[in-house]
Amino acid sequence: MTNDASDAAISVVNLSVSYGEREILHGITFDVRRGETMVILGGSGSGKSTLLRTLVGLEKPSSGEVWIQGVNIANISEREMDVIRKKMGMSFQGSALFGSLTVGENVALPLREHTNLEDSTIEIMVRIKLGQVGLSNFEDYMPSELSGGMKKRAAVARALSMDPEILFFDEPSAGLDPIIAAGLDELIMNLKKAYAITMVVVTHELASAFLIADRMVYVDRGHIIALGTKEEFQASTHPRVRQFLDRVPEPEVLDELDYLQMLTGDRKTAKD
Ligand SMILES: Nc1ncnc2c1ncn2[C@@H]1O[C@H](COP(=O)(O)OP(=O)(O)OP(=O)(O)O)[C@@H](O)[C@H]1O
Repeated sequence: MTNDASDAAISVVNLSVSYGEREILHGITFDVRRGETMVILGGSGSGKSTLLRTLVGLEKPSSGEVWIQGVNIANISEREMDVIRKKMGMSFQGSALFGSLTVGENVALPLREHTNLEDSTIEIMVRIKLGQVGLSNFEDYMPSELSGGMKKRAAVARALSMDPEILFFDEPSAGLDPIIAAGLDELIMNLKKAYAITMVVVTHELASAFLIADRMVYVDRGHIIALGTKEEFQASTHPRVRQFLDRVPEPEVLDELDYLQMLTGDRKTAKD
């Protein structure tokens, strides 16, 4: 089945997904337009990763439709899914680099697996992709020689290797310190500006979401409770969304005494 009339890169219609008997996503519907960056927000365990995994065909819906570039992937075969996957780039938490391959070989892997390109062409493409993520001249490094932020960039280069039409990120800056994480946000923004790729990004990081998103969707216990632009989100009156937006940062604890005083209520906080 195809649905080419739509200007949506992704169209999710009444999607439910279960693990065994347990339903995680309960009939959700939304579109991702071509060229937009859609950020998926939500609390821990709300179903964000399950949604992302379903969009890339790693989980099968129990009901509903998932249209990717005009094809409903809900019930297609693995072979048909492989064709669609070639149009997708994925940078997932689990999709670490292969430690036994150089950075360049990691980026070349999808090209070697899915194309018949000459080695010399692949070499050039790898260099271009590494340049795009700010890792020129790192092709001969082993992943273990890279910092956490550089590893993530290399994984993005690999996700870009097949010139995807849609790029999926699961928690792109998880585990990185704030400065390195900001660098990754900047990379996402640059890719967006340079290539107008459709992007779907799952994140916990509010600041990052507000920086990179064109629109955001908030998943709460398997339901979408808010969907819209940053401004629309900011104006949301839904209590769960407000709680998420207004959450107070963890208090800064300087030393043991500070911590003890905080527990006993003797410590002055910014609100006092
Ligand atoms: N493979 C699986 N088998 C069974 N249950 C699962 C599986 N993966 C996730 N779950 C459960 O589904 C629910 C949603 O998980 P999911 O990882 O999609 O949430 P999330 O919003 O991405 O959470 P987090 O932000 O903590 O990663 C959780 O209760 C989780 O325990």
